[in-house]
Amino acid sequence: MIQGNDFVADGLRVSLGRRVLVQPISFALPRGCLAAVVGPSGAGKTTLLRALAGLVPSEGRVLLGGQDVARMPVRQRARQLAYVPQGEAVHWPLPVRDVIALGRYPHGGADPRRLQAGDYDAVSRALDDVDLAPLQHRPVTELSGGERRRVAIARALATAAPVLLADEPIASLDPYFQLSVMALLQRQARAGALVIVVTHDIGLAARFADQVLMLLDGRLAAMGPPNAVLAPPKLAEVFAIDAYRADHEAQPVLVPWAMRSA
Ligand SMILES: Nc1ncnc2c1ncn2[C@@H]1O[C@H](COP(=O)(O)OP(=O)(O)OP(=O)(O)O)[C@@H](O)[C@H]1O
Repeated sequence: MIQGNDFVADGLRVSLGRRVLVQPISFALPRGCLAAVVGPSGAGKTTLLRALAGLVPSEGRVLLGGQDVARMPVRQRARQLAYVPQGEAVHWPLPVRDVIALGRYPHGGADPRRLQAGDYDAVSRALDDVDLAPLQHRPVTELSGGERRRVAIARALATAAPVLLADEPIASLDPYFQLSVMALLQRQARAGALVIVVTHDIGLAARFADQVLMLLDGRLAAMGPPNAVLAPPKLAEVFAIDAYRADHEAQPVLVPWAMRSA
């Protein structure tokens, strides 16, 4: 049943010329949920996430709390939907803290050096959340790829939006920070946000996600709890792999194990 605070994709479709990148997709996700979008390369995950964020022209509707996101004023939309792009590069040597402060822009905090107390606190919290406080005055161009990834995540967190859309947020992170960021995103969800994460890591998706959306060739091949979606027949059909499945500390363990021959 669709609730008033749900995030709803209603017949969302993306095409470029005559090429359909995302077939009409419909789903509803509640706030308080961590959802993982998985699927092979080219399945349409980034395109779907960008369409949900209103960053690519699409047909159909995206509703948040019953409101059509496309009809929201831009600032309101930016306060409601925070977005972490894939492989984002910042080319200017801005201090880490100033880049994260850009997340407050939709709230009116235009100048990172003259933030209101609430904006300043949100930036400090986001810095702590991703363990970057010690690097806050370093130019972002002098950080490693994984550190920059955490800056991008912190910038989105600083917005404190009810919906957080993150495209491969853990892709360039070491194992410690992969776990740390997934746990952080799970905490954001438990605190009432809806978090939608695109990831190639089906193991961490199985462990942390409440819902999994599995894409194949631009369509929603499956959606549901990880145990149901990341099951052997679906993994074989969609990823052409066999996986090792077990439990550890009452949590699922899922490891891609062998390619299946065609
Ligand atoms: N600007 C574009 N012009 C033409 N085709 C595009 C464009 N952007 C994406 N595509 C195509 O759309 C399809 C979906 O791309 P998308 O980036 O959404 O896939 P993905 O599932 O996120 O892949 P990956 O896991 O490799 O990041 C791919 O076949 C891609 O080649």
